[in-house]
Amino acid sequence: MQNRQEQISQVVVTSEQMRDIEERIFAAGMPVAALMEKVAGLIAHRIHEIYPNFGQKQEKDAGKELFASWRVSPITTRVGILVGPGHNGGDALVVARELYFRGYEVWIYCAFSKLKELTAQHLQYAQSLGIPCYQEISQLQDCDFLIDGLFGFGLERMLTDFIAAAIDRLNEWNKPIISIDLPSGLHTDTGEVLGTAIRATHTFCLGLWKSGLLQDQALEYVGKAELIDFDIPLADVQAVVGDTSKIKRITPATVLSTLPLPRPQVTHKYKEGHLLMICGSRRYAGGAILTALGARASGVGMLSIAVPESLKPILVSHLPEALIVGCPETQTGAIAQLQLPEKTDLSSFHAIACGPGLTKDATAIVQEVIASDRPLILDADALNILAQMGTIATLQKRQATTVLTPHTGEFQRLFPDMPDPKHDRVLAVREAAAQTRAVVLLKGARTAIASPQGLVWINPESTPALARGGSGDVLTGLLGGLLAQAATKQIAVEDIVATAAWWHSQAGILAAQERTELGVDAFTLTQYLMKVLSKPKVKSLL
Ligand SMILES: NC(=O)C1=CN([C@@H]2O[C@H](COP(=O)(O)OP(=O)(O)OC[C@H]3O[C@@H](n4cnc5c(N)ncnc54)[C@H](O)[C@@H]3O)[C@@H](O)[C@H]2O)[C@@H](O)CC1
Ligand SMILES: [K+]
Repeated sequence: MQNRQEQISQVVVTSEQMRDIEERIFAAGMPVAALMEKVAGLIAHRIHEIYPNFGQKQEKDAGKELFASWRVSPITTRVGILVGPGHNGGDALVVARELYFRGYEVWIYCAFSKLKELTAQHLQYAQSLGIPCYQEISQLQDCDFLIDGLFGFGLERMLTDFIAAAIDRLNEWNKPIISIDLPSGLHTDTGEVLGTAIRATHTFCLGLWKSGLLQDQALEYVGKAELIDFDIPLADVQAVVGDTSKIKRITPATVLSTLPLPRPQVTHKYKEGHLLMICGSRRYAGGAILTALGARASGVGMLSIAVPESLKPILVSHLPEALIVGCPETQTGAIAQLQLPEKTDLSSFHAIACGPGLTKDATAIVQEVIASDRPLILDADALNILAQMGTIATLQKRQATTVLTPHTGEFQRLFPDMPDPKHDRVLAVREAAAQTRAVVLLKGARTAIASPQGLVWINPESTPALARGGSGDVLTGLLGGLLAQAATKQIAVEDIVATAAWWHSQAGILAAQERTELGVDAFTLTQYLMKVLSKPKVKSLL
């Protein structure tokens, strides 16, 4: 049983769900003003940790490094508070008051004439304390950092007029900005920029993760995101999102529980999964090697690799433990047909991973594996071939598990009539999975994985270091190995896909930490997969 914190950190909500949860809490008797006090108190505490007040002597040294890049002030820290008309603005005003009492110099920007009642009361009190309130954003230009309380999940239309101009202006100042709940201007569900948006340094997401913060298009606005947990009762979350949230954030604890560890004491290689990889061509031999090294890291019991005959020696030299199946070649050097060893057919394998480096000339073999009853991962050229075959009609005929791992371009070729993944990735991937009955993994900075039943996992951490040729091949191999090992276990396929996505990105992050973002070529990535599992924090969860 997961603890509360673990469960809460997995949940991802839409604005409508958050509104419903909030209403249940208020209906149960929690006063709105009390909740705002609690939440804003937690925010003020975190801000105090991140940007300490230099005016307080004892903290001078503690915060020096943080301030070094923008202002080393011997005097009181100046904080600008951006106040919107709703309760996001109310939160910001409570923070303003708290920081004021901790000795910060506080300046408020509020240019809205109509405020919600609670927000108006907090503004009145702040002004009564002598905190200056301006209607011109330029008055805040000398602040050391800003708190963005313009809009939270109540933003419902495009930003225009004075408020859009103010946001554009303050973004130019390049000051640290902490956004409360969401960077103002982002759509809570899709992360789309509604006209313009605050470019935050930090986002303190309140209570539960909002779906928009986990979308690729939001990332350059969100900065470092963290969850401020204010003790929303789990019962209220479950009542609104159901027992299993429809969108979930991948967390280490959940993925590590799906790994095939520990192994049973008595076992043998075929019991630990037999993966057939079909990949490579004379033109793209490397793709086969990288996929195989990804599979190797998964710990799969037995690995068979079907490649064009001419690639056999090079594969043997890289993977002495694997069974290399040399296949007849087309004139262009692609696999012409699958030629398995005697007494072996596709039913000998627990899973098949097919695609990297195949070229489009390997159509026949892709058709053959799609027609099989084996769990199947299709990637790269196999996806392009599938698109030509007609994605939805072809996959609807399959009875066994299929996993598709497209990037955005491949996704659009596979699903030309689906919602644009550039606009709303969650919607697109969910629709694709529903229509194909496949598990679909849409690659990106925030990889999204959908099951045919409508569950979407989002991988919340990654690194641009992985934007590099071959890193997708590694993922396909890793995923294939995990899927083969899970064949006899009762683990949902989408959970295994989520595990592979998380493991792969964590390897990229670890490699980038040690070697910079330029040092994570696909081969290096394969070498870091195992290192992820030996990190003390990860080990303790295994
Ligand atoms: N959900 C919860 O449990 C809690 C929510 N709190 C805060 O409350 C926020 C939500 O508050 P609200 O529902 O008041 O919503 P917001 O504060 O996000 O903003 C809504 C207000 O902005 C106006 N508005 C919306 N779009 C606009 C646009 N494009 N241009 C100009 N005005 C626009 C609306 O008319 C409304 O007055 C959260 O984000 C969070 O900061 C916290 O105070 C406490 C706990
Ligand atoms: K905000």
